[in-house]
Amino acid sequence: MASQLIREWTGIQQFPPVTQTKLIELLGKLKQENVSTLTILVMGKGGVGKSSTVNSIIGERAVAVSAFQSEGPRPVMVSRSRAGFTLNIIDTPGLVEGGYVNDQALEIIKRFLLNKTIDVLLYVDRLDAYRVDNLDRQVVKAITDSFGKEIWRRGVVVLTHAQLSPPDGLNYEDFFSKRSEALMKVVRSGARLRKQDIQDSGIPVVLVENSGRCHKNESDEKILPNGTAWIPNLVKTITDAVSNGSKGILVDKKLIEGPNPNERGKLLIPFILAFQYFFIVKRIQRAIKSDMAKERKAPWESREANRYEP
Ligand SMILES: Nc1nc2c(ncn2[C@@H]2O[C@H](COP(=O)(O)OP(=O)(O)OP(=O)(O)O)[C@@H](O)[C@H]2O)c(=O)[nH]1
Repeated sequence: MASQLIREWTGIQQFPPVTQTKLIELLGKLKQENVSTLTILVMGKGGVGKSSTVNSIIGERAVAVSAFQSEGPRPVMVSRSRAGFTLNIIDTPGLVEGGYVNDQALEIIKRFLLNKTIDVLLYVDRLDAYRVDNLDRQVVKAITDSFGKEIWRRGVVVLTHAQLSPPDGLNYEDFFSKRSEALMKVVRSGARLRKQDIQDSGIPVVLVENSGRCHKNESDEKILPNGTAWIPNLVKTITDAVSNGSKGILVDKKLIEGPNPNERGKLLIPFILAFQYFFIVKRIQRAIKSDMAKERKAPWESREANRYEP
């Protein structure tokens, strides 16, 4: 694999000063926790705004954005450094091809990630989509099968196209909570997450508006309809995920070539069955036999037996 070029993060200067200060503060906090590299993996279906979100975070057009689904199924890592801190963002091709999960794209992504540690997964979808279906579930399942369900402890759901007017006069907050609830249901079922698998607060869902027409506040920061400056909000959610006590996911050879990380336990099943047979079933059988041998026959049993004796 070609070595990655780490450039100075000059794009940060494109942000208004208020945003810059917030970002430097957030990354400074990570440095205090001895985190000096952050590797963010961006995944999702095609055309949902993955590349645009990468560019928005970096503050420059680092990866190509297209209104049509991109052809090249190759991931791209954008690396930027600033004051001893390195930010790596890995943009990946859409995971759906012709209505199915593109296993080949997933394989390429996994190999690209070899020996890298995923600190945070951004699972991107659009806010302005009105339903979730089995394909969404399959995409989540494919990610989980590739990296293990632990990846969702470092997961953030990102909803792009946040500057929308909800249909049918629906209130924006209601629309957002309905959409995120529906998506979270799919994530929980696709990733087979139990309550204890994720933090008490669940997987965070954040809104993003990549469009150049995004509204701004008086400090020139891009804001959501509720007034939140979304870039610092997204970066804060990412840094919180890093500090939540869970571990990043090291993509090693075992993870790539080994069995599905969620099904590793299944390898133990034959051993467990053998253990049960030799140490439990056999013992019980022996105990029953010796009980039967020791057992004195009741008098009526002997009489019955005698009666039928030839
Ligand atoms: N209005 C609006 N348009 C967006 C937003 N994010 C992305 N787009 C547009 O959506 C289209 C697809 O965006 P991309 O960033 O290329 O999406 P992608 O998920 O990387 O697409 P693939 O690389 O094909 O998987 C482009 O025309 C973007 O300009 C957003 O938040 N708001």
